[in-house]
Amino acid sequence: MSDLLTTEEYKSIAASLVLPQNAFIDGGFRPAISGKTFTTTNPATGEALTEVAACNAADVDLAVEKAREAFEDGRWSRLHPAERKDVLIKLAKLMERNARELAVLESIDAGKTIYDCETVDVPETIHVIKWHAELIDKIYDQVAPASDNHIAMIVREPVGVVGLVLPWNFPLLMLAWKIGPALAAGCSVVVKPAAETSLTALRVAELAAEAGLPRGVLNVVTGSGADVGEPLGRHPDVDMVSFTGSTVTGRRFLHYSADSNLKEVVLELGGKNPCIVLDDAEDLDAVAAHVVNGAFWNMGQNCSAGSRLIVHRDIQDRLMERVEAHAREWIVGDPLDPQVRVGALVSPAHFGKVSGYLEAAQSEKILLGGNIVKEGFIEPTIVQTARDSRLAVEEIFGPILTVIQVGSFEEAIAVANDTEYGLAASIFTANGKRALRGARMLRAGTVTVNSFGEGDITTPFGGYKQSGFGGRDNSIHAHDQYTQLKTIWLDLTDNSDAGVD
Ligand SMILES: NC(=O)C1=CN([C@@H]2O[C@H](COP(=O)(O)OP(=O)(O)OC[C@H]3O[C@@H](n4cnc5c(N)ncnc54)[C@H](O)[C@@H]3O)[C@@H](O)[C@H]2O)C=CC1
Ligand code: BAL
Repeated sequence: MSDLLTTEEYKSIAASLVLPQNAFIDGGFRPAISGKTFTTTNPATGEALTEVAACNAADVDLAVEKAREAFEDGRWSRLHPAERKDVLIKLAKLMERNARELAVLESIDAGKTIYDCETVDVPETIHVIKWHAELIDKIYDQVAPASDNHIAMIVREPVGVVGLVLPWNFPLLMLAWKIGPALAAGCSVVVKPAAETSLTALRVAELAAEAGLPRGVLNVVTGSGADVGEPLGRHPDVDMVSFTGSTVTGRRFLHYSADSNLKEVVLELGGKNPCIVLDDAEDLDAVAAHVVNGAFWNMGQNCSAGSRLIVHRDIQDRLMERVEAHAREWIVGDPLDPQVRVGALVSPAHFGKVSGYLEAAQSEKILLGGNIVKEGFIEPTIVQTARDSRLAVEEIFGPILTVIQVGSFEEAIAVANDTEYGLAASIFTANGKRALRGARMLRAGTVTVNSFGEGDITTPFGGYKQSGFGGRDNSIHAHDQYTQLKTIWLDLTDNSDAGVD
């Protein structure tokens, strides 16, 4: 990605974009069968961006039918993996060529800062597609131990037609986390973007067709959760659903599966992730930078946000001084201003939800912020609370960090694990044994030591407890979601009456 532009230059790109409107089914754009549309708006300005196809079960049926045709005739599923790789690499290159356009589209559709879109979301999305493409012709099947008279092969096959239901907080990146391994494995997919943020998925589908992805393999059906997500979850001809979003909606997909065809379900859900700072933590300035990034990156709209700071009382004052100083540097404002680190919350509804928590914070000890900047924008806020306050227990998904004071390592771990979630956790300490012991004791899918992060494409991402179910995104393990194991036994004996082992 080249250097960042000025706000005016980004605005001029935004004004020149041709915005996608229709669903993408069987290799081309088409309106919803009902002809209905919904308005998608720029969360930063409240202005309408465009009308988008308001699809329903009829469109889902069509997309699934076309995905099934593509899967069964093998136009993608039975290609040599190296051929699938070539197409996906071409898609990544087309995305690189259109990276700036994608970054601006993502920013105006989601309220995300252009700084993040240019430096993280778009480059990381491209990297993820490339990584899975490069991987797919390097995965070997297995041969099991067997007698000389037998060969027992364990082969991976694509799972079939897959529904991918996406959230609005990282529209491009979550698309890549799911289509990267699914398409590489040979599946056909029906993507359901969040209604708030449909535009970049549609643009990527168009680029995929340009890259040579056969028609029917990647379909994008736009619309609401009730009209599109539920029919997809209940569809009898969908083999598997991979979902990222709230725990409440994730739970519904298990019901949909149980009520329909027992499709496999993989869920990446919410988090209330602890960030523990022990009394021996070193370089408090660096710790503070991690804490602030963990809490306020993407306006806190991140399932792995470090939203609960659990700090030892002996270090709290020294740490908080630095945390507050770093947080003050996070400028709130126009997402298309490259200096801005805190953009708009994704929608008026979500702004309303987070504002409710801000109101609740007024009766707690506010250490920083606590104010609405203007409709859609909330300043980074830090609140000291009891461990069982609503602010410390519920997933806020906004720029509000709760601070809980503890007096020992053991108490810190107990508070950290005292949640229904288990997605991510961080621990800061100079004591290597305590770091490792803590990492093992924390019930979370990802633990970072002396840093905040969620790993990268090489490591699995997913949750313990009510943060996840059924599999992991990222890394080679993501392919487990989109493939199934088949056992093939070959009997090599001359006399055909010999049985298998
Ligand atoms: N884990 C994560 O990454 C995310 C967590 N959230 C959490 O969820 C809260 C609510 O946000 P929402 O946008 O309502 O999340 P959500 O979980 O309802 O939405 C995620 C996806 O599910 C779809 N969906 C919604 N209702 C559905 C239904 N009944 N059946 C099938 N699909 C359905 C949505 O259209 C969207 O594509 C947020 O405040 C946040 O706490 C939201 C987005 C991402
Ligand atoms: N942090 C990436 C996954 C998510 O927030 O949905």
